Amino acid sequence: MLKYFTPYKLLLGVFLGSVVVEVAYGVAAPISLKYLVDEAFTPKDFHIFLLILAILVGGGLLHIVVSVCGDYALGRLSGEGIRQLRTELLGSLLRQAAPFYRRYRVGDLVTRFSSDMASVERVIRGTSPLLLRETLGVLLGLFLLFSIEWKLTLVMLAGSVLMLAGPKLLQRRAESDNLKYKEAQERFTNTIDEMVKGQATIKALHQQGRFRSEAGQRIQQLFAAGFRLHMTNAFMERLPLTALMILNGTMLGYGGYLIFEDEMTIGGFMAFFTLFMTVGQSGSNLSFLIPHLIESGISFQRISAILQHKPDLPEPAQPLELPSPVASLRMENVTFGYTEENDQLKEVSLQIPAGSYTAFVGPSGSGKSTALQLLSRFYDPRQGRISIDGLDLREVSEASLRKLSVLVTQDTFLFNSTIRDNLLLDNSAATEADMFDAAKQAGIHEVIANWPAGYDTVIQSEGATLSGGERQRIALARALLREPQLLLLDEVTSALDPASETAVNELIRRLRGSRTILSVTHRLAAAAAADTIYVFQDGRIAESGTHQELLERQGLYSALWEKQQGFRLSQDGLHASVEVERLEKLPFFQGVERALLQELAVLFSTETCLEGEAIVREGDEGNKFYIIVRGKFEVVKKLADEEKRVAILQDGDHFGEVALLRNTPRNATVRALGPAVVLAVRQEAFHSLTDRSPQILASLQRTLEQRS
Ligand SMILES: Nc1ncnc2c1ncn2[C@@H]1O[C@H](COP(=O)(O)OP(=O)(O)OP(=O)(O)O)[C@@H](O)[C@H]1O
Repeated sequence: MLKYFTPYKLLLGVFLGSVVVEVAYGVAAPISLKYLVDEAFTPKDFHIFLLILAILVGGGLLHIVVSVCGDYALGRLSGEGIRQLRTELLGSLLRQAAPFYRRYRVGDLVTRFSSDMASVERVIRGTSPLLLRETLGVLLGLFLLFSIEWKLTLVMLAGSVLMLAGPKLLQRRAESDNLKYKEAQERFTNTIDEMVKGQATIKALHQQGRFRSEAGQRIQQLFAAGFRLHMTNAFMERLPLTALMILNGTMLGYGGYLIFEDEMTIGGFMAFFTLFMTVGQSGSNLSFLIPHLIESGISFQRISAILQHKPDLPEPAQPLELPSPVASLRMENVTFGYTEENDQLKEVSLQIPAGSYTAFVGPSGSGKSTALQLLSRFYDPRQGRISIDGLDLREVSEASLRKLSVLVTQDTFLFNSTIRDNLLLDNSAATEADMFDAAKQAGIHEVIANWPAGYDTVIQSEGATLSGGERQRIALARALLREPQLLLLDEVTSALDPASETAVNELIRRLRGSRTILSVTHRLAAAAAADTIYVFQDGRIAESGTHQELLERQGLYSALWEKQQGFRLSQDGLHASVEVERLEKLPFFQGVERALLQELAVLFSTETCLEGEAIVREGDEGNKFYIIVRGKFEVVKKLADEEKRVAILQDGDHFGEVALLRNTPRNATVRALGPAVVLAVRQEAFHSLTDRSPQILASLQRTLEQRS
């Protein structure tokens, strides 16, 4: 911390000066006794008495004035030091990038600002100045004690060491006795527990005698352990007091002897006695300060770890500015992993021309969002390079990159401020009309305008009171207001109802050409209109091309597309239905007559889920089969009391078909990761159909057997 104080040399000088004066007065005051007794009281010299009194009062007044100045200097010094430390910590946090925030949890970082900083503050404001004062007091006091009578000082010091060492030596024994007493208590409690629980058997088998003797033994053990503990504790308390008594006795005896031998005056003895007490008090204060210092040392280390953490994505020494407008964005052989062990992107190469609309699609976990994060330089590639117009993102200034592109993700964060502040942020160039326009384009203007405070509505709890769709559209409006050349969208429609999704897709259509749009989506209908679609699988690009080209390839894209077809959903997202052709594609309904499937299709009912809702719980008896119309679900299983995610299901996936055959407990929990719509059919409804056409049941049975 010293480096924070050195610029304030005057304040530091005043503070240190005040400490010296305070300590000197505190230690020197007892010495006045020697002169009062020897020079004033014994010879009854009133003038000397007045002189000493005047010196004492003058010194006292000086002490008061100097201490007030010292308090002021310390207040300013510590305040400045803490202010700088807080500012540096804040600056260090703002410089850090995504890998850093992945490493530390929110609580870890917040406690550095709260309890760690408070602990450091306590030490700077209180403990350290006290430490300085008391250490100086002990040193100066010892010096004076030696100068009054060195032999007596040596004797007293040796006694003090014994006084402090005694309890330390006994501490281990006290801990062991304590443990033994607790064990004896446990044994006694266990016996009583067994006796109470087994009272009927004890009576029936007439075992009272056995228990009486066993419990008697336990009580005896308790008595012995308790007595030993009591004696050790008493000894520990008694030892310092006894040592103190011996010390006082020694001081009195040896001091008296020195007085009789004329080696010490009465005043000198009184001064020695008082000073020794003062030094003792300072020494004891010091021992209380040590734990505080250790605690704050740890806090300071935790703060230093953040201060010294080099940013994972450092700003280049000579950052380059991006040209405007840019022509293209490239990923060349990019390999990247969040950890050293795994690669989430493997040798990905792609080019995105300015003004184009590109979509990243693919199964969940295939690396689409990761690619987007790298294109926004939230992470740097492990191998390969990402460039805009040939300029490597690692060499480009952050400000120029953020001006060029904006990333809108599913996890929209809104600040606890007004909607207006959230939309405009630091964009002072944007007018009220621009703000309304952006909100209209994002389809949120009407909603905001209908709130009583309109754009001045204050957002609470980071937007938790708003729906996911509202938050998402505010984030879109905020991005549009920044007029980025490159708009990166990560699953922005997944929290929206069908009507809002159509509006956002319409917005993308309108922005097309004027901006470069890159959208990650698992809903292929939204990607179909893109100029180029990149299909990710296992961190690689499996296919790319237009919607039509990809369908013709009959590869992964076409399979995903097929899976998502055949559903109808009302604009409010509350009513869904499935087409017979879609049911025919389910492996267990293949070959089943169309007429029967027609009847089955109407048996499905629509169910909606909120984020975090478990539609199926592990262990519960299942009697429904589900098909996901929209939304994402995680499948989790309990393994050794911990939930482990085993799969992600999304649009077009189905689950729970075993329930159509028989009532068996569900073998996993299926939980919505966002708002979702599913179609469900109950076992009873299904059976009304299979009673008439047992071949459906047989087909289902066969498929499930094959799968297992
Ligand atoms: N911050 C992270 N730390 C560690 N692993 C991560 C992180 N983010 C994603 N992953 C892992 O990286 C892999 C790719 O994830 P990514 O989110 O890029 O996939 P995705 O194709 O966008 O899938 P989804 O559609 O489910 O979001 C997944 O296995 C995921 O668990």
